[in-house]
Amino acid sequence: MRISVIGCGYLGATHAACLAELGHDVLGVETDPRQRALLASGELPFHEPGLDTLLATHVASGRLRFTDSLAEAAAHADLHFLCVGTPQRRDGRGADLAQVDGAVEGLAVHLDRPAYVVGKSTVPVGTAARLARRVAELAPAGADAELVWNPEFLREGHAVEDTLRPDRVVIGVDTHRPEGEGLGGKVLRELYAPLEDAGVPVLVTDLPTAELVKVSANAFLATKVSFVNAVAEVCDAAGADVVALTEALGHDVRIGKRFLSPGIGFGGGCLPKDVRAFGHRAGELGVASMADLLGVVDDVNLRQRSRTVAAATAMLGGSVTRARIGVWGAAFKPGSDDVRDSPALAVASALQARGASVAVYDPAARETGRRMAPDLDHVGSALDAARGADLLLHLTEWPEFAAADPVAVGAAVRRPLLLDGRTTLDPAPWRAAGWTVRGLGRR
Ligand SMILES: NC(=O)c1ccc[n+]([C@@H]2O[C@H](COP(=O)([O-])OP(=O)(O)OC[C@H]3O[C@@H](n4cnc5c(N)ncnc54)[C@H](O)[C@@H]3O)[C@@H](O)[C@H]2O)c1
Ligand SMILES: O=c1ccn([C@@H]2O[C@H](COP(=O)(O)OP(=O)(O)O[C@H]3O[C@H](CO)[C@@H](O)[C@H](O)[C@H]3O)[C@@H](O)[C@H]2O)c(=O)[nH]1
Repeated sequence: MRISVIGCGYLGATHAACLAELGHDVLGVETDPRQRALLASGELPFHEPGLDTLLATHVASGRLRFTDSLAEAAAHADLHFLCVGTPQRRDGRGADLAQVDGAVEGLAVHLDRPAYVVGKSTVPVGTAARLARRVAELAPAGADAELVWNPEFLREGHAVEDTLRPDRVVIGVDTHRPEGEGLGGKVLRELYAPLEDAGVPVLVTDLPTAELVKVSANAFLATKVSFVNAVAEVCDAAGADVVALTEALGHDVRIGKRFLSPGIGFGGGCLPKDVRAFGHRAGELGVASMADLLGVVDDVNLRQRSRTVAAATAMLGGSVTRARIGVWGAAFKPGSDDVRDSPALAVASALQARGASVAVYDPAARETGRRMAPDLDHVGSALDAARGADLLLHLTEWPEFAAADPVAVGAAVRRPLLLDGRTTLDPAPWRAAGWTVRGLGRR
């Protein structure tokens, strides 16, 4: 099929390259000139395992091209995926839909034959129905320009495998169309037929249900993380060990082991903003239960950052002023160079603001980290971060850190104090090498 993908950031670049991999002729639309130029030359502007090769291969084959023109997109294809950003509003109240509105309106005026606009961005419930009306109003093709919603569940660091082998595909269709459900659902089912044939469940819902599946999934994941972090705080108060506890908890198949890792909390370009936007929207709809629940989830999450700063301060005897602190990790999670709302950088910056001198090392996020937090010293290796440190913080659980030699690192630091903000390092070899090791909720 001829397809356009509008907005080629983390989600759109992945979706465009994976559609090209599935054999489609894809035109990516991206307004950021630097991002577009890199993509058009086959170079990935961010770190995502496996995506660099897919992009380079399909740009070279000509199956994947990029433009800044929505008119060109409308001429190229009848199927348009909307992958623009929905960041948190500056006033913190809900999602900023300016990119979505801009892209939909900019595209719709060029739709002069039957076409399908497929929303993938994460939006507050009710947005899709509003956009469906707007598309039909603005498009020269009128009601033949149809909007469907197909939320995306990929994780950064696993974006390619999550796109090519998702847990499920959700297709929200406009059940209020005069002639019934329209053709959009059918066209998408056809597109996803290879996945469905491979056993991926494809679920067709109405528009608001599709929007809500997405934000409910993220809200549930965030709640799980905040729950375990609240348990970790109880462990601290009661002298229990949260790592041993979660190991035992996770054996219950109803709970499961995944998304049960305690530590400095969730960050990134999705969970924090989506939890806030969903809570805000629930409040607008008068559903206090969800608004209140997600408010607590957010508060518990942010509390992990201040608890980490407090734990670091306590390990240094009550003050971090003039202490040298080495930080391992800047990305919001391993496998990514994304530092949007990164708990690691938030903790590092808070310690520096309290008078410490902080050196940060991240295997992939050195440049993005430097841009986001230019006041920190972004160094080139794990040992460089540790050199001369009074305290070492492990804040993003890259495999490189788990493989580090505690003896060699011990020889680099000034004092062998380790705070494991992800509770994933095995403390035994560190303690054997003379380190004092602490972790939130961990003995
Ligand atoms: N990042 C993820 O892992 C992920 C996963 C699932 C869902 N989502 C959702 O997908 C959406 C995009 O997320 P992202 O992380 O890729 O954001 P992003 O900010 O990295 O990418 C958005 C891109 O859209 C471009 N853009 C904005 N307006 C445009 C327009 N009119 N025409 C063309 N390009 C335009 C921007 O320049 C930017 O490059 C969000 O709603 C997000 O919540 C993201
Ligand atoms: O047990 C855990 C699991 C995760 N995290 C943290 O939670 C955050 C989010 O992790 P993850 O969900 O793996 O990353 P994302 O790439 O942001 O993916 C989430 O957000 C995407 C955008 O909406 C969705 O598509 C995905 O399904 C959803 O998992 C990161 O800071 C992790 O360190 C924990 O603290 N403990």
